[in-house]
Amino acid sequence: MSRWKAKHDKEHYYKLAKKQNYRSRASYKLKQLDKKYGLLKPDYNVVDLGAAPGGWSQVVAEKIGEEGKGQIISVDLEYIKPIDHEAYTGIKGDFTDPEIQQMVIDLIDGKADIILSDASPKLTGIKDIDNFKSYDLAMAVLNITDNILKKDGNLIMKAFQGEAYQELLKKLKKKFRTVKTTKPNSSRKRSSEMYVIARGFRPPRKNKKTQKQEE
Ligand SMILES: C[S@@+](CC[C@H](N)C(=O)[O-])C[C@H]1O[C@@H](n2cnc3c(N)ncnc32)[C@H](O)[C@@H]1O
Repeated sequence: MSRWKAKHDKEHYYKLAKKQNYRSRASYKLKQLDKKYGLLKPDYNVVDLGAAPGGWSQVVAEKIGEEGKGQIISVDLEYIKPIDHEAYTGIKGDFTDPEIQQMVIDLIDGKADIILSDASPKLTGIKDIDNFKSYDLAMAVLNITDNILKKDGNLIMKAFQGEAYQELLKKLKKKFRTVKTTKPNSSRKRSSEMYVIARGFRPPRKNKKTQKQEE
């Protein structure tokens, strides 16, 4: 793709977002993924990790919470301007922090039907460090999934095609029935980001000792 076409696409989604009152171009990525894979349902409990400024959460809010069912809990290190929807709760914090994870668990009162993660680490421009940071963040998302996602639930996450990308997919395939990767049209062709659609979560088996402690 030419540099001109890439710039044109970026501007196109930027203008569209302004016109349609979305907070970020990223909204169109989730819209396109949802259209292709049918991810969001009105009664879902949704957890949106790395949610600021809130473009994905806006798209979720359009689809869930009808008749008081369904919730969206959005977490980011940055403040997220609240979304005007009774099903919405925003948390400013680090989702790798166990206290923040516990807040999410308490809020959804059970488990999530779907976890979304568009989280990206702060990039340095140094390839090795950035690869490491991205993988580390992806691993944090997988750990949270173990605690928060329902059996048979789904995870949609951004992943960067670095050295550890195949390793990440391998780990996901152990946890989910199906794992697909895709790149929505609104994602810049030159960027290494991909989106993983992992469906049918298989929760880790608890060992007998942990199970007894919980009883
Ligand atoms: C590309 S933006 C998300 C855009 C969002 N999906 C939207 O539609 O507006 C990535 C976000 O990940 C957040 N992030 C990265 N690491 C995080 C962490 N450990 N905890 C919470 N948020 C994190 C960043 O603060 C940043 O706002």
